[in-house]
Amino acid sequence: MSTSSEYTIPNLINVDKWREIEQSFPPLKNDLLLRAARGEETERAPVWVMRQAGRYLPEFLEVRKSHSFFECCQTPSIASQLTLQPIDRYPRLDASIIFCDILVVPQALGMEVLMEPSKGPVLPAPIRTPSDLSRLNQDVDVQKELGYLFEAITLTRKGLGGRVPLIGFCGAPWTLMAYMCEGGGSKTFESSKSWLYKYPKESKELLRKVADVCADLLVGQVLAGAQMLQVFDSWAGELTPYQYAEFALPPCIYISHKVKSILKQLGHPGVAITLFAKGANAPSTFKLLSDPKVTGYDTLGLDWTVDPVEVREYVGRKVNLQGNFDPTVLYGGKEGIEKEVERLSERWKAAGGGWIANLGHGITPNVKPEDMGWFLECVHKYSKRA
Ligand SMILES: Cc1c2[nH]c(c1CCC(=O)O)Cc1[nH]c(c(CCC(=O)O)c1C)Cc1[nH]c(c(CCC(=O)O)c1C)Cc1[nH]c(c(CCC(=O)O)c1C)C2
Repeated sequence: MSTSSEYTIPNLINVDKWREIEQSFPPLKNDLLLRAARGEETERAPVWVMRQAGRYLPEFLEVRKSHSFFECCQTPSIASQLTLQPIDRYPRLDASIIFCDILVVPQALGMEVLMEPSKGPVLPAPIRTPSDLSRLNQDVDVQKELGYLFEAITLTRKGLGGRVPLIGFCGAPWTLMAYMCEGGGSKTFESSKSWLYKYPKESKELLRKVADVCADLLVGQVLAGAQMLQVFDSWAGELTPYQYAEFALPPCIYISHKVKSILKQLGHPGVAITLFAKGANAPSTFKLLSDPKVTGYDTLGLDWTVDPVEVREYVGRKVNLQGNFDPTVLYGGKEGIEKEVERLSERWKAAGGGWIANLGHGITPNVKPEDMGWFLECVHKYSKRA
């Protein structure tokens, strides 16, 4: 395992200033999330929802009418406004997540990324063979390329007024590599997966290169005020368990260790990190993810296809879990939502250990805002521990 001396501290304007920045923030009033992420069986589960700022909210769509997606990400006042929208609307949310996107990392590496209304992300010049790697920026200065995100975080901490903690995030290297090689979303992952078979060595080099930018980006987010972190490996489930262990997990472990080690070097107390490896549900994979000391991940996000009691058996008690309501439960109507929240909360309580309630994937655009509110209310009610 790497030691702190191997990591270069990124060039960030807040490296020496983080204590001052931190002291300027109002005190945190709701620390349920942070306690659950430390392994506490909290009085009820903290709840937040992936993509809680987004297309199901009319106030989000209103802002999007006059600003492009990346303009929203890159303008700190807008990113902060969008992050606060769900917090203002739903007092029952226990966390906020900064408004941005995982694809800002390929942008920082020099790739063009467009967000097309009906298609999602499009990267017009994907990396098809190792010779294309020379097109990527060699030394990425995250402060220069992504400083807007750090600014948005500091602004948002002030806007939150201590109501709930703020989560920072990045995409995992494999998921980012998939977008970079495919040029957008994919059903078959033809290009990115063929890299793993044809060019295993170059794939690992690319994954490490992406991981370095991700780690620097996460350090910058923490120094700017993020109180917890999440790494999104949305396409982990496309890999065989072997490929997950060989290609996807090592750069994720590199990220968490690099982040924790740099923060320690800077005298920062550190933050908990969650890994959401969607679909990486083989029992052997859960075993690999079971010890935070080894992986650097304190919490694992689960998708909705697994049962928390079973996962707890595979991972043991050292790691906290987050999840894992089926996102389509939000189309289930009031009664359907309540029944499912009651049922799954019982499974979670039976599983034991730290539980952060969430959906097993992002909230979808057609959800009615009032159904999201009802879902949160039900989690508050049924996740209470006796
Ligand atoms: C609101 C939003 C986001 N990204 C996209 C949108 C909708 C686009 C729009 O308004 O036009 C496009 C946007 N961005 C992406 C996609 C493709 C994947 C998809 O369709 O969900 C789209 C349409 C890529 C992306 N982006 C993200 C992931 C990982 C999580 C996941 O698996 O959904 C991925 C894969 C992360 C992400 N993306 C976003 C956040 C911050 C806000 C929050 O969570 O409340 C986060 C954490 C924000």
